[in-house]
Amino acid sequence: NPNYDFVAAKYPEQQLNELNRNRLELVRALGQGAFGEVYKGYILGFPNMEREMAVAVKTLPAYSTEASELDFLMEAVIMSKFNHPNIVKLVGVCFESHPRYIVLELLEGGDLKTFLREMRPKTVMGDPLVRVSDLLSLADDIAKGCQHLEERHFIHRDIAARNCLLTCKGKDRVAKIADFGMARDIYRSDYYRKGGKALLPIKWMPPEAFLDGIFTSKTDVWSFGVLLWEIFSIGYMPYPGRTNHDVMQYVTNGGRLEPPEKCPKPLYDLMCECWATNPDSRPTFTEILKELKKFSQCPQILTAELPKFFMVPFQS
Ligand SMILES: CN1CCN(c2ccc(C(=O)Nc3n[nH]c4c3C=[N+](C(=O)[C@H](O)c3ccccc3)C4)cc2)CC1
Repeated sequence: NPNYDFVAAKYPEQQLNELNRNRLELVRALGQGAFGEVYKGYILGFPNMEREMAVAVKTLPAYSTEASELDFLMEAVIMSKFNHPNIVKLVGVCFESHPRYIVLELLEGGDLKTFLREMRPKTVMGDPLVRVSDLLSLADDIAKGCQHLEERHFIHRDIAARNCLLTCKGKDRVAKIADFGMARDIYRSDYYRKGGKALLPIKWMPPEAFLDGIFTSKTDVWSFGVLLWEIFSIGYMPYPGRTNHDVMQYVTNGGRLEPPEKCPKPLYDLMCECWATNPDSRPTFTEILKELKKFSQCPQILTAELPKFFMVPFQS
């Protein structure tokens, strides 16, 4: 395929691991990806030598445009650059025939935003399903992934709970950065082709980004602050009830997100540091990790009570 050869030639060091599609078995859909479907699948091992490996397979519909083909390819190239426990790994690709596949590490817990909303304490009685220590652990995981991107001078541009996945829902869950679609679009420098401002994650962006198009690792720090707010609000939409346009005006005039209900003050103070108007005043991810580590050793924070959400009795 000329495009593939063209791009592969341009990125020789990124030679993608082409998998034998006959050893790939798609089992069921996991969710609707931005391109096609995302499936759970297995890479079949050699006959009775090794167990098959569970994977997630992103598919590119065969009828895709040239541009979508290149977008899909670029996403694989970007993900192939990273090898970190808090960034979803690329296993390989099937690009030499249709439908094209990107084969990724399988995370069975689903996305972080859905998890948070599902974990809201359902009743007043009984233990809450998540504790402050659980929330701090999720924040720590994503901060580690972001620190790796920062070290690699890679700007993600869309750090948000919706773009993170969990290995499982249980106590040993690990959160990982799993979607690089925004960085890919800018790399291909035609997110305007995709509908420009309308598609920008305004509520996760700092003023210098949505006003002047300036993006640095301090952009990701601001977004991480909003992700922290998503985690400690247990899955609220930021700036509830406000439109993107309102938020641009509000934030430009110095407005910021309110503290989530019962959020420990030191956590809200850290969020506010991430939202400093001057990008250089925002902490690095190394500094953020140091703060989070301190919080995880502070009994007063760990024992802080989380909001109790009341469930309206089901109207049968
Ligand atoms: C009761 N619940 C219902 C939901 N359920 C799920 C729902 C979705 C998934 C899922 O998509 N897992 C994925 N593993 N690896 C990748 C995935 C997606 N990827 C992608 O690249 C996707 O584009 C992506 C990226 C970021 C966020 C979402 C989707 C790579 C797993 C379990 C658990 C049980």
